[in-house]
Amino acid sequence: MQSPLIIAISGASGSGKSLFTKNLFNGFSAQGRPVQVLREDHYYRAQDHLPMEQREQNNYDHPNAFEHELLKAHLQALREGQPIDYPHYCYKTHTRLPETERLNPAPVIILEGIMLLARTDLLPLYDVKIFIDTPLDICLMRRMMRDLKERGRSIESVAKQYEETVKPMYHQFIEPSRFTADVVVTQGGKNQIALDVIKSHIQQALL
Ligand SMILES: Nc1ncnc2c1ncn2[C@@H]1O[C@H](COP(=O)(O)OP(=O)(O)O)[C@@H](O)[C@H]1O
Ligand SMILES: Nc1ccn([C@@H]2O[C@H](COP(=O)(O)O)[C@@H](O)[C@H]2O)c(=O)n1
Repeated sequence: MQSPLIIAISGASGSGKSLFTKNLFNGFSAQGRPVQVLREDHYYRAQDHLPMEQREQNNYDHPNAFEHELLKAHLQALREGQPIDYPHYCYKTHTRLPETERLNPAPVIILEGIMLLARTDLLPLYDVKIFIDTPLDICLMRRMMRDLKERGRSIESVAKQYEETVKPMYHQFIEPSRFTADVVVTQGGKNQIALDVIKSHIQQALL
């Protein structure tokens, strides 16, 4: 099997990475092309050994919060045509779920996550690097709505976490990583022209 094309999509929390990934994925699935999506969030470290109060205080916006060694090993395995046991993560309990999911290699792998372009040792593994560049006030508004609805948070906890870690870590790690991107996408997950350009690049690369 030919080595898969690996596309990394990064940007701030709430910038539209997941929606952009979903729209890119749907475009390929509609054509019957097998695409595998991996989310960096699934590689947050397991914290079963810590009490809940401690988990709630942790900094989830620092690169060390992720088990990037495992992500790297998984990317290498997929490149070599081997399946992986993909971890699953729960934002409500701040730890991994007990079960993993067997994922098979595919010709296109889309990776999405906040620190993907900030870890310089991962950069050589990507064929295409994309940064979703959305103003931080819009990211915060979207994150607030999503975290209240889907991640079991309160307005106070989202605001506190944003001020203490999300925003400062964005400026320290994520914002500078924008300059490693091949493509910078404005207007979030619904930028149809950016989606079309990237899709056509991938189609060319797969010929
Ligand atoms: N261009 C856009 N216009 C309107 N809503 C958007 C746009 N991009 C993303 N969203 C919405 O904003 C929220 C956060 O987007 P998401 O893709 O989950 O962000 P991320 O994965 O970067 O944290 C989601 O509810 C998503 O549907
Ligand atoms: N237990 C956790 C783990 C992560 N987070 C936050 O998730 C954000 C990254 O995910 P996105 O889908 O928003 O890109 C990150 O900013 C962490 O703060 C969390 O709150 N709790």
